Amino acid sequence: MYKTVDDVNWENWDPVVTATLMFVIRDGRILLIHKKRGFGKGKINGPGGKLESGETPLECAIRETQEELCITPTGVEFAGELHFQFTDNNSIHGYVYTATGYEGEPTETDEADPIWCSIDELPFDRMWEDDHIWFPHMLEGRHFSGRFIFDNDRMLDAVIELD
Ligand SMILES: COc1nc(N)nc2c1ncn2[C@H]1C[C@H](O)[C@@H](COP(=O)(O)OP(=O)(O)OP(=O)(O)O)O1
Repeated sequence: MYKTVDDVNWENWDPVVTATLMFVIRDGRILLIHKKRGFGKGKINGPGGKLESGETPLECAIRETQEELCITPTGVEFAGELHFQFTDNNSIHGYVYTATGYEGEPTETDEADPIWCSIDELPFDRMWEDDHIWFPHMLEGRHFSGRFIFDNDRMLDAVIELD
C-alpha cells in the first residue's frame, strides 16, 4: 500500500499510462478546461490526454489540444514532469507544456469546455490536488519534476524538485 513518495521504487517505476497537459498562458490569463469525460471528469485542468502509439509527448499535447479545444498551440515549451502513483496500482507519467499563443478559436467539444482564468485567481478547489504545488513554478517559468501518491482523487504525499 502506497502512503508516501518514499514507498515507491522510482528507479524501476513503470507507469501504466503516459499522458500530457498543455497550458496556453497569455496576457495574465491561462486557458483551462472543464473536463467533460474520462479520467478527472468534472475537474478543471489543462487540455491533454494519453499518448498514442508512435507519438512523442509534445505531439500528443498538441493533438489533444486540437481535439479538445479546436486550437493549435504556438510558442510551445516543455514545463515539467509529473509522476503519479495511485494506491490502486494505476500510475501516470505526465508531461506538461506551456504555450504563448494559439491558432483557431477555443471551442467547446464533447471532451472539454474552455475556461479562461486569471493567473492570480486559479480555481484550485475544482482542480486536482497536486496542481497548487506545481502551478506556481510553471507560471514562474521554472522547470519542475513532481512525484505524488494519490488514493483516488485524494493526494497523500508529494515531493517537487526544481531545475
Ligand atoms: C492525479 O493528478 C492529476 N493532476 C493533473 N493536473 N492532471 C492529471 C492528473 N491525473 C491525470 N491527469 C491528466 C493527464 C491527462 O491530461 C488527463 C487524463 O487523460 P485522459 O484519460 O482523459 O486521456 P484521453 O486520451 O483524453 O482519454 P480518452 O480515452 O477519453 O480519449 O488527466
